[in-house]
Amino acid sequence: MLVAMSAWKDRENDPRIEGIASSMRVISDFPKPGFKFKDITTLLLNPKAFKNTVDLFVERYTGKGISVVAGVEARGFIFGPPIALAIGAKFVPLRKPRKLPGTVISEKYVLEYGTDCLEMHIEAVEPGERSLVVDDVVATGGTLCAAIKLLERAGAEVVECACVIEVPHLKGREKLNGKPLYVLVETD
Ligand SMILES: O=P(O)(O)OC[C@H]1O[C@H](OP(=O)(O)OP(=O)(O)O)[C@H](O)[C@@H]1O
Ligand SMILES: Nc1ncnc2[nH]cnc12
Repeated sequence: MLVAMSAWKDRENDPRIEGIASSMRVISDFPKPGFKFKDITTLLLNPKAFKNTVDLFVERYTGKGISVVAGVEARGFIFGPPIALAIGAKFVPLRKPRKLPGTVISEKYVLEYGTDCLEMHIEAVEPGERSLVVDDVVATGGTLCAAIKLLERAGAEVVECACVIEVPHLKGREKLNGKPLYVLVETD
């Protein structure tokens, strides 16, 4: 069954948020029974809503001295690169294991439906660079926590994490050790 998603809060009181929220959907019992999967692919079918999503992040991060946008595989690869290009930052892919050919550092993590691991090319960032982590959804926060650890191990400063959707009842925000998290839409 498909259920329309709605924005619970409109932090910025921006009319674009409602269009973004209503262009996404929730799919019950995917990928396993009992889960409510937040599907951003329908947002990508709506060029206006997709552009508004990228624009909201670009407006927030332009002029903040951010030189690294790190995107989490796979869906952080959709939102991260257009944000990086627009703010004049490099894009660093944080990939699942054994996908990157160079020297990597790795972080294992636990998520809603299992365990996984993220890897980053160690030479992709310079110590002291200001970075932003981008993904589509924050659920338990395990993925973002691993991403932050990778960047900090490489000496970068993580300024903020940015996601399109937060699932507040899973309390992912609490896993980030106080690191700021900016989201456009909250939904259970
Ligand atoms: O906050 P968490 O509980 O860590 O969950 C959030 C992560 O889960 C999803 O990715 P997934 O691991 O399903 O990988 P995929 O994008 O490759 O399908 C989502 O895109 C986030 O990266
Ligand atoms: N409920 C959910 N929907 C989409 N992506 C997710 N990643 C972790 N939990 C998720």
